[in-house]
Amino acid sequence: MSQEEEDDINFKTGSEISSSKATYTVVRLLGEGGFGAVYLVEQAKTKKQFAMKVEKKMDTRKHSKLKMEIAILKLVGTCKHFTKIEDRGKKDKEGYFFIVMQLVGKSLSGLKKERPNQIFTFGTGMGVGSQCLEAVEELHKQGFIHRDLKPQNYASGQDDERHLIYILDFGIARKYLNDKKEMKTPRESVAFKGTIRFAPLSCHRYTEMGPKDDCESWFYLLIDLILEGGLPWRHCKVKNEVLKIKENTRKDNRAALYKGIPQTSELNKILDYIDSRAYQDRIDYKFIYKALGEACSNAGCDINAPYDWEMPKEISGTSTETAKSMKK
Ligand SMILES: Nc1ncnc2c1ncn2[C@@H]1O[C@H](COP(=O)(O)OP(=O)(O)OP(=O)(O)O)[C@@H](O)[C@H]1O
Repeated sequence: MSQEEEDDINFKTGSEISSSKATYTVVRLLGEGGFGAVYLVEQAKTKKQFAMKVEKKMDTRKHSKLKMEIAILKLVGTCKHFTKIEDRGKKDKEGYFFIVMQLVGKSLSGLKKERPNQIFTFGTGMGVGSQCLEAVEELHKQGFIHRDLKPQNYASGQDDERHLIYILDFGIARKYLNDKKEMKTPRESVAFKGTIRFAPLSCHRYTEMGPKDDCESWFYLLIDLILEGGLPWRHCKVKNEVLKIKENTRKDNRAALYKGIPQTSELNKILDYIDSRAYQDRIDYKFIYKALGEACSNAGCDINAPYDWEMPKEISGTSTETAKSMKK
């Protein structure tokens, strides 16, 4: 076992962690990432629950994921698709630091797994996809790209916020605008970052990524929400093979992307638009929202209808037809 693994942060239920402002009790682990973990915690005084993201301090690491997370959450301020920071702290002696943030509900990937055939209805897919893009648009406005958009990195809100989608995890986000708000000069070669399944073509080709590449990953995510069986390259783990399949869907095999999806012409329009953009190009987000709305109305769905997980089980578990009849 390496020293790093031995030093893993591992809080047991009931552990107490204090900042200068408050004390938090660990309820349970929510998830573990490469550099730390996320815990469900309860503020001792108020009994309010939060998510605490903890990162080990490591001298060998150039970039702290948590610092990037804090920088971005501060920048976006009160934008509705981003979690609010409640508190933060560091423990020099124990070698970790943490942020306490607003608790959100299940991730899109978790919500999807609970569905029949593990996909959302078309209307929910388009509505959720639209909110996912709003979050990305806001991030781009602040001069950052996300570089790891996938259903695991979005979640619904809790309780009366179940219709609201939050974007999570800015660990590998990157500034693409300089201080004068101009596009940075693209680097000649770039390391692969992110998740193979949702990576844009530029990432596979080791070239610089810009806003349009986030949009490409977002498009794969959109399709993944509604395509029975998932994306055509889902079983392939080899980067170059996945690149070939993705390239093929731009040529002869476009149909593989849409198998069984009721309305494809607007989706096609969106993909063509994203593919027509280059690294430095601005994105016309309105064009994409409009196409999502049209896809929905052409399929007889209401983009603003309650999402699958907001419906009583007996309704949400049935076919697209039922979801259509819920229109209005
Ligand atoms: N604010 C939050 N409220 C509830 N759950 C959260 C919150 N933030 C993150 N999580 C959950 O914790 C888990 C890990 O989160 P996240 O992806 O942000 O961490 P990470 O350490 O950066 O992971 P990775 O390195 O795998 O990308 C996920 O399951 C996510 O849904």
